[in-house]
Amino acid sequence: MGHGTRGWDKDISNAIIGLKVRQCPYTLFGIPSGFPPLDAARDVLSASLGVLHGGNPLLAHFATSKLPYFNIYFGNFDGRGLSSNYYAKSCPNVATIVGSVVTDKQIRSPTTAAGTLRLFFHDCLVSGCDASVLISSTPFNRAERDADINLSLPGDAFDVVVRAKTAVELQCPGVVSCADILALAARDLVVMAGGPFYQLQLGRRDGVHSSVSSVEPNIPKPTMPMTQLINLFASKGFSVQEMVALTGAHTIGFSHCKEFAYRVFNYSKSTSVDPTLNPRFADALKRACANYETNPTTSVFNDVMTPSKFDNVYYQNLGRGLGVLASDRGMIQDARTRGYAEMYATNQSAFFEAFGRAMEKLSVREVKVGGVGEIRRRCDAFNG
Ligand code: HEM
Ligand SMILES: [Ca+2]
Ligand SMILES: [Ca+2]
Repeated sequence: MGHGTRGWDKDISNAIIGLKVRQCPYTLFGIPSGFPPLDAARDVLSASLGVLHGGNPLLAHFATSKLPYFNIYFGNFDGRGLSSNYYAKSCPNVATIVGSVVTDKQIRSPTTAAGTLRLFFHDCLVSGCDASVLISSTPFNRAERDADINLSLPGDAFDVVVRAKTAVELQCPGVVSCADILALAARDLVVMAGGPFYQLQLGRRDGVHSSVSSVEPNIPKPTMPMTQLINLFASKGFSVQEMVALTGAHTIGFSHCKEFAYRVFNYSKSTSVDPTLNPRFADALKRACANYETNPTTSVFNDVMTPSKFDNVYYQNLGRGLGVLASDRGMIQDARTRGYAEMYATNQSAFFEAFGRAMEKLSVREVKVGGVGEIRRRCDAFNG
Protein backbone atom coordinates (compact mmCIF):
# COMPACT_ATOMS: atom_id res chain seq x y z
CA MET A 1 0.00 0.00 0.00
CA GLY A 2 2.97 2.30 0.12
CA HIS A 3 2.05 4.12 3.30
CA GLY A 4 4.45 6.95 3.92
CA THR A 5 5.18 8.39 7.29
CA ARG A 6 1.95 10.33 7.15
CA GLY A 7 -0.15 7.20 6.81
CA TRP A 8 -3.76 7.54 5.84
CA ASP A 9 -3.58 11.22 5.36
CA LYS A 10 -1.24 10.94 2.42
CA ASP A 11 -2.76 7.90 0.80
CA ILE A 12 -6.30 9.15 1.00
CA SER A 13 -5.60 12.60 -0.31
CA ASN A 14 -3.48 11.26 -3.11
CA ALA A 15 -6.23 8.86 -3.95
CA ILE A 16 -8.91 11.50 -4.03
CA ILE A 17 -7.05 13.66 -6.37
CA GLY A 18 -6.43 10.69 -8.52
CA LEU A 19 -2.65 10.74 -8.59
CA LYS A 20 -1.66 7.46 -7.09
CA VAL A 21 -4.76 5.54 -7.85
CA ARG A 22 -3.03 2.88 -9.83
CA GLN A 23 -0.38 2.20 -7.21
CA CYS A 24 -2.83 1.90 -4.37
CA PRO A 25 -5.21 -1.01 -4.92
CA TYR A 26 -7.36 -0.40 -1.87
CA THR A 27 -8.24 3.18 -1.99
CA LEU A 28 -10.19 4.13 -4.89
CA PHE A 29 -12.97 2.07 -5.95
CA GLY A 30 -15.63 4.53 -5.43
CA ILE A 31 -14.21 7.92 -6.12
CA PRO A 32 -15.57 9.32 -9.36
CA SER A 33 -13.28 11.29 -11.57
CA GLY A 34 -15.54 14.35 -11.59
CA PHE A 35 -16.30 16.50 -8.57
CA PRO A 36 -18.89 14.76 -6.46
CA PRO A 37 -21.03 16.78 -4.10
CA LEU A 38 -19.42 17.09 -0.69
CA ASP A 39 -21.84 14.73 1.02
CA ALA A 40 -21.17 12.01 -1.46
CA ALA A 41 -17.45 12.62 -1.12
CA ARG A 42 -17.73 12.27 2.65
CA ASP A 43 -19.46 8.91 2.32
CA VAL A 44 -16.96 7.61 -0.15
CA LEU A 45 -14.13 8.84 2.02
CA SER A 46 -15.47 7.20 5.13
CA ALA A 47 -15.80 3.98 3.22
CA SER A 48 -12.26 4.15 1.92
CA LEU A 49 -10.89 5.07 5.31
CA GLY A 50 -12.68 2.16 6.82
CA VAL A 51 -10.97 -0.10 4.34
CA LEU A 52 -7.59 1.50 4.87
CA HIS A 53 -7.72 1.06 8.59
CA GLY A 54 -9.13 -2.41 8.57
CA GLY A 55 -12.57 -1.10 9.24
CA ASN A 56 -11.72 0.79 12.41
CA PRO A 57 -14.60 3.28 12.54
CA LEU A 58 -13.01 5.44 15.20
CA LEU A 59 -9.99 6.11 13.08
CA ALA A 60 -12.17 6.69 10.08
CA HIS A 61 -14.26 9.19 11.94
CA PHE A 62 -11.26 11.05 13.25
CA ALA A 63 -9.83 11.16 9.77
CA THR A 64 -12.91 12.34 7.94
CA SER A 65 -13.70 15.04 10.45
CA LYS A 66 -10.27 16.52 9.86
CA LEU A 67 -10.14 16.22 6.13
CA PRO A 68 -10.23 19.53 4.25
CA TYR A 69 -12.20 18.44 1.19
CA PHE A 70 -12.55 21.90 -0.19
CA ASN A 71 -8.81 22.39 -0.45
CA ILE A 72 -8.49 19.25 -2.41
CA TYR A 73 -10.63 20.51 -5.22
CA PHE A 74 -9.60 24.13 -5.27
CA GLY A 75 -5.90 23.77 -4.88
CA ASN A 76 -3.86 22.37 -2.10
CA PHE A 77 -2.01 24.29 0.55
CA ASP A 78 0.54 21.90 1.88
CA GLY A 79 1.80 19.89 -1.01
CA ARG A 80 -0.42 16.85 -0.62
CA GLY A 81 -0.71 15.22 -4.00
CA LEU A 82 2.89 16.07 -4.89
CA SER A 83 5.64 13.53 -4.58
CA SER A 84 9.39 13.44 -4.95
CA ASN A 85 9.26 10.75 -7.64
CA TYR A 86 6.23 12.08 -9.49
CA TYR A 87 7.79 11.73 -12.95
CA ALA A 88 9.63 8.47 -12.19
CA LYS A 89 7.76 6.66 -14.97
CA SER A 90 6.59 9.46 -17.24
CA CYS A 91 9.79 11.54 -17.41
CA PRO A 92 12.53 9.96 -15.32
CA ASN A 93 15.27 12.36 -16.47
CA VAL A 94 13.41 15.58 -15.86
CA ALA A 95 15.65 16.78 -13.04
CA THR A 96 18.80 16.07 -15.04
CA ILE A 97 17.48 17.79 -18.14
CA VAL A 98 16.43 20.91 -16.23
CA GLY A 99 19.71 20.86 -14.29
CA SER A 100 21.86 20.88 -17.40
CA VAL A 101 19.89 23.65 -19.14
CA VAL A 102 20.05 25.73 -15.98
CA THR A 103 23.80 25.24 -15.51
CA ASP A 104 24.49 26.18 -19.08
CA LYS A 105 22.32 29.28 -18.88
CA GLN A 106 23.74 30.48 -15.55
CA ILE A 107 27.30 30.20 -16.85
CA ARG A 108 26.46 32.30 -19.87
CA SER A 109 24.16 34.77 -18.06
CA PRO A 110 25.09 35.09 -14.38
CA THR A 111 22.03 37.21 -13.59
CA THR A 112 19.82 34.19 -14.17
CA ALA A 113 20.05 32.79 -10.64
CA ALA A 114 18.73 35.79 -8.74
CA GLY A 115 16.15 36.61 -11.38
CA THR A 116 14.77 33.08 -11.37
CA LEU A 117 14.63 32.90 -7.59
CA ARG A 118 12.63 36.12 -7.49
CA LEU A 119 10.44 34.92 -10.36
CA PHE A 120 9.62 31.78 -8.39
CA PHE A 121 8.83 33.82 -5.26
CA HIS A 122 6.49 36.07 -7.25
CA ASP A 123 4.83 33.03 -8.81
CA CYS A 124 4.17 31.23 -5.54
CA LEU A 125 2.77 34.30 -3.78
CA VAL A 126 0.12 34.89 -6.43
CA SER A 127 -2.33 32.00 -6.73
CA GLY A 128 0.29 29.47 -5.70
CA CYS A 129 3.26 27.95 -7.50
CA ASP A 130 1.42 27.45 -10.78
CA ALA A 131 3.52 29.31 -13.35
CA SER A 132 0.85 32.02 -13.58
CA VAL A 133 3.67 34.58 -13.59
CA LEU A 134 5.03 33.17 -16.87
CA ILE A 135 1.95 33.92 -18.96
CA SER A 136 2.29 36.66 -21.56
CA SER A 137 -0.40 39.28 -21.95
CA THR A 138 -2.74 39.12 -24.94
CA PRO A 139 -5.18 41.65 -26.35
CA PHE A 140 -7.78 39.97 -24.14
CA ASN A 141 -5.87 39.54 -20.91
CA ARG A 142 -3.28 41.63 -19.07
CA ALA A 143 -1.26 39.00 -17.26
CA GLU A 144 0.77 39.08 -14.01
CA ARG A 145 3.99 39.77 -15.88
CA ASP A 146 2.76 43.24 -16.74
CA ALA A 147 2.22 44.32 -13.16
CA ASP A 148 4.59 47.19 -12.29
CA ILE A 149 6.36 45.16 -9.66
CA ASN A 150 7.03 42.32 -12.12
CA LEU A 151 8.40 44.48 -14.94
CA SER A 152 11.86 44.28 -13.34
CA LEU A 153 11.88 40.48 -13.47
CA PRO A 154 14.74 39.84 -15.89
CA GLY A 155 14.24 38.23 -19.27
CA ASP A 156 16.93 35.68 -18.46
CA ALA A 157 14.73 34.20 -15.75
CA PHE A 158 11.81 33.62 -18.14
CA ASP A 159 14.24 32.43 -20.77
CA VAL A 160 15.78 29.69 -18.64
CA VAL A 161 12.34 28.22 -17.98
CA VAL A 162 11.43 28.30 -21.67
CA ARG A 163 14.70 26.60 -22.58
CA ALA A 164 14.29 23.93 -19.93
CA LYS A 165 10.69 23.32 -21.02
CA THR A 166 11.79 22.91 -24.63
CA ALA A 167 14.46 20.40 -23.65
CA VAL A 168 12.03 18.48 -21.44
CA GLU A 169 9.34 18.41 -24.14
CA LEU A 170 11.77 16.74 -26.53
CA GLN A 171 12.05 13.75 -24.21
CA CYS A 172 8.64 13.70 -22.55
CA PRO A 173 6.10 15.70 -24.52
CA GLY A 174 3.11 17.04 -22.64
CA VAL A 175 4.05 15.61 -19.27
CA VAL A 176 5.96 18.09 -17.12
CA SER A 177 4.36 21.33 -15.94
CA CYS A 178 5.99 24.73 -16.26
CA ALA A 179 5.34 25.19 -12.54
CA ASP A 180 7.54 22.19 -11.73
CA ILE A 181 10.22 23.33 -14.15
CA LEU A 182 10.34 26.78 -12.53
CA ALA A 183 10.56 25.21 -9.06
CA LEU A 184 13.41 22.94 -10.17
CA ALA A 185 15.25 25.75 -11.93
CA ALA A 186 15.06 28.05 -8.90
CA ARG A 187 16.31 25.31 -6.59
CA ASP A 188 19.20 24.33 -8.87
CA LEU A 189 20.23 27.96 -9.25
CA VAL A 190 20.28 28.51 -5.49
CA VAL A 191 22.59 25.52 -5.24
CA MET A 192 24.78 26.74 -8.10
CA ALA A 193 25.18 30.09 -6.38
CA GLY A 194 26.44 28.29 -3.28
CA GLY A 195 23.19 28.04 -1.33
CA PRO A 196 21.51 25.08 0.32
CA PHE A 197 20.01 22.11 -1.49
CA TYR A 198 16.43 21.35 -0.51
CA GLN A 199 14.06 18.60 -1.55
CA LEU A 200 11.39 19.40 -4.09
CA GLN A 201 8.09 17.63 -4.39
CA LEU A 202 6.79 17.49 -7.97
CA GLY A 203 3.43 17.17 -9.65
CA ARG A 204 2.28 20.79 -9.70
CA ARG A 205 -0.10 21.63 -12.52
CA ASP A 206 -0.07 24.92 -14.40
CA GLY A 207 -2.68 27.53 -13.59
CA VAL A 208 -5.23 28.68 -16.11
CA HIS A 209 -5.56 32.25 -14.84
CA SER A 210 -3.11 35.12 -14.76
CA SER A 211 -4.35 38.58 -14.09
CA VAL A 212 -2.38 41.78 -13.61
CA SER A 213 -4.66 42.90 -10.81
CA SER A 214 -3.89 39.91 -8.59
CA VAL A 215 -0.22 40.85 -8.23
CA GLU A 216 -0.11 44.13 -6.34
CA PRO A 217 -1.90 43.03 -3.14
CA ASN A 218 0.19 39.88 -2.80
CA ILE A 219 3.79 40.96 -3.28
CA PRO A 220 5.78 42.80 -0.59
CA LYS A 221 7.14 46.25 -1.33
CA PRO A 222 10.33 47.65 0.16
CA THR A 223 8.50 50.72 1.44
CA MET A 224 6.04 48.72 3.53
CA PRO A 225 6.41 49.14 7.29
CA MET A 226 7.53 45.98 9.06
CA THR A 227 4.07 45.35 10.51
CA GLN A 228 2.65 45.25 7.01
CA LEU A 229 5.42 42.94 5.78
CA ILE A 230 4.89 40.61 8.72
CA ASN A 231 1.15 40.57 8.10
CA LEU A 232 1.57 39.92 4.40
CA PHE A 233 3.87 36.95 5.01
CA ALA A 234 1.58 35.72 7.79
CA SER A 235 -1.35 35.81 5.38
CA LYS A 236 0.68 33.44 3.18
CA GLY A 237 1.37 31.12 6.09
CA PHE A 238 4.90 32.26 6.95
CA SER A 239 6.18 33.09 10.41
CA VAL A 240 8.36 36.10 11.14
CA GLN A 241 11.37 33.83 11.26
CA GLU A 242 10.52 32.30 7.90
CA MET A 243 10.11 35.77 6.41
CA VAL A 244 13.54 36.81 7.65
CA ALA A 245 15.08 33.60 6.32
CA LEU A 246 13.42 33.84 2.90
CA THR A 247 14.45 37.44 2.47
CA GLY A 248 18.03 36.22 2.80
CA ALA A 249 17.52 35.60 -0.94
CA HIS A 250 18.75 39.20 -1.23
CA THR A 251 22.23 37.79 -0.73
CA ILE A 252 22.28 37.61 -4.55
CA GLY A 253 21.00 39.88 -7.28
CA PHE A 254 20.14 43.50 -7.92
CA SER A 255 17.79 46.31 -7.09
CA HIS A 256 16.95 49.08 -9.49
CA CYS A 257 17.67 52.57 -8.19
CA LYS A 258 14.03 53.55 -8.20
CA GLU A 259 13.41 51.07 -5.37
CA PHE A 260 15.66 52.88 -2.89
CA ALA A 261 16.86 56.18 -4.42
CA TYR A 262 14.66 58.19 -2.05
CA ARG A 263 16.89 56.94 0.77
CA VAL A 264 19.85 58.89 -0.57
CA PHE A 265 18.33 61.82 -2.48
CA ASN A 266 15.17 62.91 -0.83
CA TYR A 267 14.77 61.10 2.45
CA SER A 268 12.92 63.58 4.64
CA LYS A 269 12.47 67.27 5.31
CA SER A 270 15.38 67.37 7.72
CA THR A 271 17.86 65.07 6.00
CA SER A 272 18.33 64.11 2.38
CA VAL A 273 20.09 60.84 3.28
CA ASP A 274 18.64 58.06 5.43
CA PRO A 275 20.74 58.28 8.63
CA THR A 276 20.64 54.51 9.10
CA LEU A 277 22.69 54.03 5.93
CA ASN A 278 26.43 53.74 6.27
CA PRO A 279 27.56 57.22 5.03
CA ARG A 280 30.18 55.91 2.62
CA PHE A 281 27.73 53.42 1.24
CA ALA A 282 25.15 56.19 0.87
CA ASP A 283 27.67 58.19 -1.18
CA ALA A 284 28.32 55.18 -3.37
CA LEU A 285 24.60 54.69 -3.91
CA LYS A 286 24.24 58.37 -4.83
CA ARG A 287 26.96 58.06 -7.42
CA ALA A 288 25.62 54.81 -8.80
CA CYS A 289 22.11 56.20 -9.12
CA ALA A 290 23.00 59.76 -10.17
CA ASN A 291 21.20 59.44 -13.50
CA TYR A 292 18.67 56.81 -12.69
CA GLU A 293 15.71 58.83 -13.89
CA THR A 294 17.12 59.16 -17.38
CA ASN A 295 18.60 55.68 -17.24
CA PRO A 296 16.05 53.60 -15.33
CA THR A 297 17.89 50.32 -15.80
CA THR A 298 20.61 51.43 -13.37
CA SER A 299 20.85 48.88 -10.57
CA VAL A 300 23.04 48.03 -7.61
CA PHE A 301 23.83 44.74 -5.90
CA ASN A 302 21.57 43.79 -3.02
CA ASP A 303 24.58 42.38 -1.19
CA VAL A 304 27.53 44.66 -2.00
CA MET A 305 30.07 42.33 -0.44
CA THR A 306 29.32 38.99 -2.13
CA PRO A 307 26.71 39.83 -4.77
CA SER A 308 26.72 36.55 -6.64
CA LYS A 309 27.44 34.16 -3.81
CA PHE A 310 24.57 32.70 -1.87
CA ASP A 311 25.81 33.12 1.71
CA ASN A 312 24.85 34.87 4.95
CA VAL A 313 26.73 38.09 4.21
CA TYR A 314 23.43 39.84 3.44
CA TYR A 315 22.61 39.67 7.16
CA GLN A 316 26.09 40.84 8.16
CA ASN A 317 25.63 43.87 5.90
CA LEU A 318 22.41 44.86 7.61
CA GLY A 319 24.17 45.57 10.89
CA ARG A 320 26.63 47.87 9.10
CA GLY A 321 24.10 50.07 7.34
CA LEU A 322 24.69 48.28 4.03
CA GLY A 323 21.14 47.11 3.41
CA VAL A 324 19.95 48.53 0.08
CA LEU A 325 16.17 48.37 0.48
CA ALA A 326 14.32 49.94 3.40
CA SER A 327 12.73 46.53 4.01
CA ASP A 328 16.22 45.03 4.36
CA ARG A 329 17.15 47.64 6.94
CA GLY A 330 13.88 46.88 8.70
CA MET A 331 14.96 43.27 9.25
CA ILE A 332 17.73 44.41 11.59
CA GLN A 333 15.94 47.40 13.10
CA ASP A 334 12.63 45.92 14.12
CA ALA A 335 12.60 44.10 17.45
CA ARG A 336 10.46 41.33 15.98
CA THR A 337 12.95 40.41 13.26
CA ARG A 338 16.32 41.54 14.65
CA GLY A 339 17.07 38.40 16.65
CA TYR A 340 16.73 36.19 13.59
CA ALA A 341 18.73 38.52 11.36
CA GLU A 342 21.53 38.64 13.95
CA MET A 343 21.52 34.89 14.35
CA TYR A 344 21.76 34.32 10.58
CA ALA A 345 24.56 36.91 10.37
CA THR A 346 26.70 34.82 12.67
CA ASN A 347 25.50 31.34 11.77
CA GLN A 348 25.38 30.48 8.08
CA SER A 349 24.26 26.91 8.61
CA ALA A 350 21.28 28.07 10.64
CA PHE A 351 20.41 30.39 7.75
CA PHE A 352 20.83 27.66 5.14
CA GLU A 353 18.68 25.26 7.09
CA ALA A 354 15.93 27.80 7.68
CA PHE A 355 16.06 29.01 4.09
CA GLY A 356 15.84 25.48 2.71
CA ARG A 357 12.88 24.64 4.89
CA ALA A 358 11.09 27.88 4.10
CA MET A 359 11.69 27.34 0.37
CA GLU A 360 10.19 23.86 0.62
CA LYS A 361 7.17 25.45 2.22
CA LEU A 362 7.01 28.23 -0.38
CA SER A 363 7.30 25.69 -3.17
CA VAL A 364 4.13 23.83 -2.18
CA ARG A 365 1.99 26.92 -1.66
CA GLU A 366 -1.49 26.41 -3.05
CA VAL A 367 -0.26 23.99 -5.63
CA LYS A 368 -2.74 22.67 -8.14
CA VAL A 369 -2.97 18.93 -8.44
CA GLY A 370 -5.24 16.28 -9.86
CA GLY A 371 -7.93 17.66 -12.13
CA VAL A 372 -7.10 21.30 -11.46
CA GLY A 373 -5.12 23.30 -14.02
CA GLU A 374 -3.28 21.88 -16.99
CA ILE A 375 0.13 20.88 -18.33
CA ARG A 376 0.96 23.80 -20.56
CA ARG A 377 2.44 23.14 -23.97
CA ARG A 378 4.37 26.38 -23.82
CA CYS A 379 5.07 28.20 -20.62
CA ASP A 380 4.00 31.67 -21.73
CA ALA A 381 0.50 30.78 -22.94
CA PHE A 382 -2.50 28.79 -21.75
CA ASN A 383 -3.30 25.75 -23.87
CA GLY A 384 -6.62 27.42 -24.68
C1 HEM B 1 10.39 41.74 2.65
C2 HEM B 1 10.11 41.11 1.56
C3 HEM B 1 10.68 41.47 0.23
C4 HEM B 1 10.68 42.67 -0.42
C5 HEM B 1 10.07 43.98 0.04
C6 HEM B 1 11.41 42.48 -1.66
C7 HEM B 1 11.61 43.45 -2.61
C8 HEM B 1 12.52 43.34 -3.64
C9 HEM B 1 12.86 44.40 -4.56
C10 HEM B 1 12.24 45.78 -4.60
C11 HEM B 1 13.83 43.93 -5.37
C12 HEM B 1 14.52 44.69 -6.50
C13 HEM B 1 13.96 44.28 -7.83
C14 HEM B 1 14.56 45.08 -8.96
O1 HEM B 1 14.67 46.29 -8.82
O2 HEM B 1 14.89 44.49 -10.00
C15 HEM B 1 14.10 42.57 -4.99
C16 HEM B 1 15.03 41.76 -5.59
C17 HEM B 1 15.14 40.42 -5.33
N1 HEM B 1 14.36 39.69 -4.48
FE1 HEM B 1 13.12 40.43 -3.07
N2 HEM B 1 11.82 41.20 -1.73
C18 HEM B 1 11.39 40.54 -0.62
C19 HEM B 1 11.58 39.19 -0.32
C20 HEM B 1 12.13 38.30 -1.19
C21 HEM B 1 12.05 36.86 -1.08
C22 HEM B 1 11.29 36.13 0.01
C23 HEM B 1 12.75 36.34 -2.11
C24 HEM B 1 12.98 34.90 -2.51
C25 HEM B 1 12.83 33.86 -1.74
C26 HEM B 1 13.29 37.44 -2.86
C27 HEM B 1 14.15 37.32 -3.92
C28 HEM B 1 14.74 38.40 -4.55
C29 HEM B 1 15.87 38.27 -5.46
C30 HEM B 1 16.63 37.00 -5.76
C31 HEM B 1 16.12 39.54 -5.94
C32 HEM B 1 17.16 39.95 -7.00
C33 HEM B 1 16.49 39.88 -8.36
C34 HEM B 1 17.43 40.13 -9.52
O3 HEM B 1 18.64 40.29 -9.35
O4 HEM B 1 16.93 40.14 -10.66
N3 HEM B 1 12.89 38.60 -2.29
N4 HEM B 1 13.28 42.24 -3.95
CA1 LIG C 1 1.29 31.72 -9.36
CA1 LIG D 1 25.97 37.10 -0.92
